[in-house]
Amino acid sequence: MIEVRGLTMRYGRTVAVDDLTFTVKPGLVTGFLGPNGAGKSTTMRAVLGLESPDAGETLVDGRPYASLRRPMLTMGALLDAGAVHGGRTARAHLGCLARSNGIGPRRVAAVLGQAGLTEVAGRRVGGFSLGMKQRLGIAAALLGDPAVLMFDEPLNGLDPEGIRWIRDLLRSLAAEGRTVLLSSHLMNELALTADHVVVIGRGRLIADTTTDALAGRFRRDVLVRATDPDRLAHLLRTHGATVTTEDPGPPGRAVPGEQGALLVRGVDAAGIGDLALRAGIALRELTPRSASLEEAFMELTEDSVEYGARRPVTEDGVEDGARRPVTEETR
Ligand SMILES: Nc1ncnc2c1ncn2[C@@H]1O[C@H](COP(=O)(O)OP(=O)(O)OP(=O)(O)O)[C@@H](O)[C@H]1O
Repeated sequence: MIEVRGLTMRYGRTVAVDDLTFTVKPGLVTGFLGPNGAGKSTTMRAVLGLESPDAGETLVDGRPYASLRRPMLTMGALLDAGAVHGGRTARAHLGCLARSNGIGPRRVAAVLGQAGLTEVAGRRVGGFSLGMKQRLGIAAALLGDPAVLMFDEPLNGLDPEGIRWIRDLLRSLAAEGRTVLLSSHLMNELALTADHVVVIGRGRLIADTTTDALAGRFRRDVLVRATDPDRLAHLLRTHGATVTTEDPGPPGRAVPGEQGALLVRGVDAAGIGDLALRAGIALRELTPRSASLEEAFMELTEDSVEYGARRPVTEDGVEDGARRPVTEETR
């Protein structure tokens, strides 16, 4: 488990992390999301004890990381895959890390295999591609067989095969009951991997909820095809719905006999079905439509993009129109 409690981190006048609280639970892959400059890396560095908080604390399995005697056995982390000694071979790099934490050479061979690096283990790291360096960084994180894993942007710059490999690995690590946190600034990258998401913007918590709930919260409308769309539209409007008609597309492409679909807001799919049944109107399609996760993320963070349009910050430091974070309780 990783706990971040009331964490505040400042660099001069910049508040990089602002009273941030969340818990990363075991058995799940948790995505840590936010636009560029949101404070993700700063939070992760604080968890690793690389920076001291101005306020609050971070705990790994109930203890500050810096107080762990053999930290790699409790938590493995990858912050910057490029930060390795290019002159060393992959095996020597991992061997060095292992010795410093009292881990034997057999484990080095095991993680090289797990990361698909056995064949290149004797090559110098300086000649590795970004994907190979990411694999090496992940192998290093796995060395101590830790129950907690944390990766900063592990999918960055990887090809589709590399992304699939990391996804499968993270999911299997979570399925073994480990705590897995990975950051990204791209929602779509996480949509297929993360069970849970913690979203931050300008150092503040915006959402802490399941990936499915986040998408559900941004459900847009219900698409309805019916035998008598005009009558159904009228009926729905009298029950408070907003109904528009889907653009049927260019005339030549229209399906013969097919009527334009209705896009309904304000009455859910079950309500539409009940109303249609009572009116004797047959439904051909009834599809609740969500925003894509990327759209949901953009909408959530639109006020907090560091280099985008900013809302004014009031004297007491509270953003005008600040939103309440989305949590499982506030859904
Ligand atoms: N060492 C530093 N000195 C000064 N400011 C910093 C430092 N590190 C981070 N910041 C600032 O703190 C804020 C948060 O940065 P951070 O790197 O944690 O964001 P991030 O969410 O990881 O962004 P990205 O997705 O771009 O990596 C930014 O405004 C950044 O400019």
